[in-house]
Amino acid sequence: MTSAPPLVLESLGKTLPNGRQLFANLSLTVSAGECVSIQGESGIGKSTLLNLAAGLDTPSAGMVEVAGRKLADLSEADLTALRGQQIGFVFQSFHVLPYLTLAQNVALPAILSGDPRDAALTKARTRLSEVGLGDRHGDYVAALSGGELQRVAIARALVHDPVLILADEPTGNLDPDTSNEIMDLLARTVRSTGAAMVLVTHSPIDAAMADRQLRLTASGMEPIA
Ligand SMILES: Nc1ncnc2c1ncn2[C@@H]1O[C@H](COP(=O)(O)OP(=O)(O)OP(=O)(O)O)[C@@H](O)[C@H]1O
Repeated sequence: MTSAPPLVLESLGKTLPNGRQLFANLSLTVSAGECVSIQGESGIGKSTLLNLAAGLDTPSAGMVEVAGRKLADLSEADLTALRGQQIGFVFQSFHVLPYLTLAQNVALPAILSGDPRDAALTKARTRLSEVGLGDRHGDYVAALSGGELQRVAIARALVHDPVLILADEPTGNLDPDTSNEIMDLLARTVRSTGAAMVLVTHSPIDAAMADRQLRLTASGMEPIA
């Protein structure tokens, strides 16, 4: 365990190859156990911000620190290891692997971050129980609904006990009732682990579940009252 905040963005800037500046001088600290939602119009740079936080894209200025490690100081291998161990991803288009069982799908990040296979599968079954799919761990994904797939995505994002969850439109493809159920589950499950979460969403209802609501605009990040 580290006492450093799970995520620190300091004076972050991103200018696209065509010269368009997505944001500049953007600073944000997300504390352990805190959920921060980010709204903002389409194309403003929300997904880019998550990619920068994960070290999947590089900033034009400023600094990203995850769990006390400055991403710019890390080699590609260290960055991959840090991402694998400390970050969990929940995306709208979650690609579960059809030839693996639910437990095997969920166990993957734990196996990739170094857990022995049996220990990873045990953790995966525990996480699947937490999201209400405990009795389905041996199933394949073919028969799952969109909501069930997102439950698998949540279990998989948390299986390796990351300190930071990055969620990009996690309810984007779901009907309103299922969206509420999945958001509630995501918020509860993440809180129970003590991880921090950055949630990018177009839904004000989803955003309201966060401890802190922010909006990304062309002039920066502003709190939503
Ligand atoms: N590496 C890149 N090279 C060129 N353009 C990029 C790159 N990364 C992002 N962009 C552009 O930056 C803009 C912001 O994209 P981004 O996906 O971050 O927006 P967003 O706020 O998440 O939008 P949406 O809500 O529609 O998902 C887009 O115009 C996108 O095409």
